[in-house]
Amino acid sequence: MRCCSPPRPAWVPTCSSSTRSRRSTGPARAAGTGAWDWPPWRSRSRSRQRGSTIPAMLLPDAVCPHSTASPRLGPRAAGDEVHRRCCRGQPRELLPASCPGMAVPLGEPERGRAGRAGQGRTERGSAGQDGMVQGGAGPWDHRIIKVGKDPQGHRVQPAPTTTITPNPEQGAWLNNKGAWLSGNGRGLTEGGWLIGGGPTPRPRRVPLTSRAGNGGSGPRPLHGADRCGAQRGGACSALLCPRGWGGGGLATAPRGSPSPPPPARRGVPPPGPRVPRCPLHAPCPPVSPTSPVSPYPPYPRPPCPPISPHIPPPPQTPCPRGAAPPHLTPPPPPGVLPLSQAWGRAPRLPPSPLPAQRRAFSNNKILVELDESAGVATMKFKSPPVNSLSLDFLTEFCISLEKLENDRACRGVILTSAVPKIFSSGLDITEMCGKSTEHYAEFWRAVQEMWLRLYSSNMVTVAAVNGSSPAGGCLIALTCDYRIMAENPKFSIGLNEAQLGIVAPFWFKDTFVNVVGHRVAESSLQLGSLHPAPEAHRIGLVDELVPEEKLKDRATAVMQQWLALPGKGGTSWAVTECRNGDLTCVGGPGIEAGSCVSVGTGGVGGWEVGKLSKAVRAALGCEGCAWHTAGRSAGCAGRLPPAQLAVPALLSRAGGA
Ligand SMILES: CCCCC/C=C\C/C=C\C=C\CC(=O)SCCNC(=O)CCNC(=O)[C@H](O)C(C)(C)COP(=O)(O)OP(=O)(O)OC[C@H]1O[C@@H](n2cnc3c(N)ncnc32)[C@H](O)[C@@H]1OP(=O)(O)O
Repeated sequence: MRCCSPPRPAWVPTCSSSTRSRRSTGPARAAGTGAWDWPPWRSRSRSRQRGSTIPAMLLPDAVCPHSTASPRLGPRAAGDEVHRRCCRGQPRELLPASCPGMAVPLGEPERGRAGRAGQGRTERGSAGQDGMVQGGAGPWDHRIIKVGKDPQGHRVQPAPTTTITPNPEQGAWLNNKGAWLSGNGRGLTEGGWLIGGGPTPRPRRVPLTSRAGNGGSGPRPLHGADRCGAQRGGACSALLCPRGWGGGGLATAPRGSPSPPPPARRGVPPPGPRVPRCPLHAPCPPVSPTSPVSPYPPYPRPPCPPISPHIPPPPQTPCPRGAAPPHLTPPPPPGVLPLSQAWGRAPRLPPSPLPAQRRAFSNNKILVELDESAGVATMKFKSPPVNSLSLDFLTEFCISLEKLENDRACRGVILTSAVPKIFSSGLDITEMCGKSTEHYAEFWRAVQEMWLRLYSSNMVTVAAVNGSSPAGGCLIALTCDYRIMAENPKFSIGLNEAQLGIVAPFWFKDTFVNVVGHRVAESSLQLGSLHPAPEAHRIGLVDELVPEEKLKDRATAVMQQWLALPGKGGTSWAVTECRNGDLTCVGGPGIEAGSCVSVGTGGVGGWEVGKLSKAVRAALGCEGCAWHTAGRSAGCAGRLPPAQLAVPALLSRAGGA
C-alpha cells in the first residue's frame, strides 16, 4: 500500500518510473538495505547533479515519515497530527486506509486542498521537476501527476491526480477541480503542464455546479468564495493561501491567452481577463488570525502587509508589467516563433515603469527588501535578541519566502541578519519544552516547512552570515546555495546540538553532509562543534569569508554571478532542436549556441539548461525533441504550441531513464 508523500514536495512525482529533478541527488532508498531514507525527494549535493533516476516517490505507509508506523517522527501523536495534515493535500485514492489522514472527515481535506491547489500556493515545484502523465482512453480522460508553473510563472500544485472533463459547449476542458485547461487533446495543458496519453482507471465527471476549488491555474478568481477555506467555513491558512499575504492573490486573465473563458458558476461571477499577478491588482483581503478549523492548528498569523506606498493601486489600470522588455526578448531562431508571439504573452517580466525600483515589506521578525531592477531580495532577520527560530519567526519566514517566490521580479534572495553579531541562534528552545504535543507537532512542521521551502526554492539563495549561527541558524545557511560569512573569528557556526544533549535531526545532518562531506560532518556533529569563522571556511562550511563591512556587497556580487547563469536563477531561455541525432542548443541569451542542451525531465517550462550527459543523451534520444524553453523567468514556463512539442515522448523516455 502506498502512502501519502511528505508534506511539501507535492511536486514529487507519484510514478515509480518518474525521474528526479536536477536537485535531487540522494538515493531514496539505501542500496541493499531496503530501508527508506527520508526525505526521499532530495539530498542535494553541491555539484547539483541533474536528471538522476529515482524510484517511486510514494512511500509505503510503514515508512511514511508522518505515519505512526514511522520511527522517524517521534511521539505517536505528533506523527499522527503531521501525517493527518500532510495527507490532506493528497487525493484520497492514494491514501491507505491505515493513514491517519483518512480519519479526517470528508469535508476537511477538500478545504485544505482548495487552499493548496487552487490558490496560487507555491510548492516546490521548481523548474525542472519531473512529472508523470497518465491519460485516458478518450481524449478527455486524463490523469495528471505533475505540478509546476502556470503560464504566469507562478508555481502551482495541481492535485496529483486530476481528471479532465470536456466541456463541449465552451470548446474547452475542465479538470475535476473546475480548473480550465486548454489545448487540443494532444497537448492539453493545465497551468502550463502538458497532459495526455494512457487510460484512466476511474474517470470522474463532476457536475460543474458541484465543483469546488480550482485545480490551480484556471482563470477563476483566487479569492472566490468557493476557493478559500475561510469562506467555506474553514480557515485560510496564511501559508497556503494568497489571502494570507498581500499580493498573493491575483488575478485573472490574459492578454491573448489561449484559454477559453471560464464557465459561469452559480453565484460566482465569471472572472475577468487574466493578468499576471501584480501587487497593483491584488489588494490583500483580511485574514482571519486564527480559526478552529484551520488545516493547521491556529496560531497568530501576521496581517497582510501593506502594499508598498509608492505603487499606486488603481485596480483597473493596465498592469505596468504587461509588456516584455525588448532587451530581454531573445530573437528566435529562424522559423521559430518567440513564445510571446506564439502564446500572446510576455516572455518575462518587464521592468516597472514606475520610478521606484525597490520595494520593501516587513513583518514582525523579518524585513524584506526587493530590488526589482536587480531581481534580488534581501531578507533580514530582525527578531532580537538572537533571531531565534520561533514558530512565529518560521511562519513569517515561510510567508516571506513564498511571496518572493511568487514574485516574478525576484530571482534571488540574500539572507542576513539585522541583529548585530547574531545571524540566528537556531531553533527557539522555548518552543521545545513545556508545550503541548500539538504545539511540538506544529513547531516541527514549521521547521521542516522552512527548510523545505528554502532548500527547493527556485530562487538563488545566498546566506550572508553576519554573526554567530548555531544549530538551526547554521541549517538556514546550509540550506542556501552559497554561504558568505563575516570573517570575525568571534562568530561561529555549526550544528552544536550534541552540546545541548540532543541529536540534530537527520535532515539537518544530511544537509550538513552535503556541504562539508561525510567525515567532517561526522566529527563535527559528534562533538557538537561550533566552528569559528576561519575554521568554518577551512572545512567548507562556508564558501568564503569577507570583512563584515563588505559582506553585503560581496553577497550582491555573488548573486549577480549566479543570476547570470542560465537555469535556476537565469533569465535566459534556450532553444534546442534535433540535429543529426543530437540535441543542440541553437542559442539563447547568455547561452552559446551549440554549447548546451536542455536536459531534465521536467516538461514544459521546467527544463534546465546544461551539459547533456551521455547517459541522458542515450535515454532521451533525439526524435522527441522539438524545442522548449529553459530558465526561470524568461519565457516563463513557456507554454509551447502543442504541435511543436513532443514532450510526452521525452517524458516517457526520461521517465525510464
Ligand atoms: C520532525 C521530527 C524532528 C525530530 C527532531 C528531534 C530532535 C531535534 C532536536 C533539536 C534540534 C535543535 C536544533 C536547534 O537549533 S536547538 C537551538 C540551539 N541553539 C543554541 O544552542 C544557541 C544557544 N545560544 C547561544 O549560543 C548564544 O545565545 C548566542 C551565541 C546565540 C548569542 O550569545 P549572546 O551572548 O549574544 O546572547 P545570550 O546572552 O547568550 O542570549 C541572549 C538571550 O537569548 C536567549 N537565547 C539564546 N539562544 C536562544 C535560543 N536558541 N532559543 C531561545 N532563546 C535563546 C538567551 O537565553 C538569552 O535570553 P535572556 O537570558 O536574556 O532572557
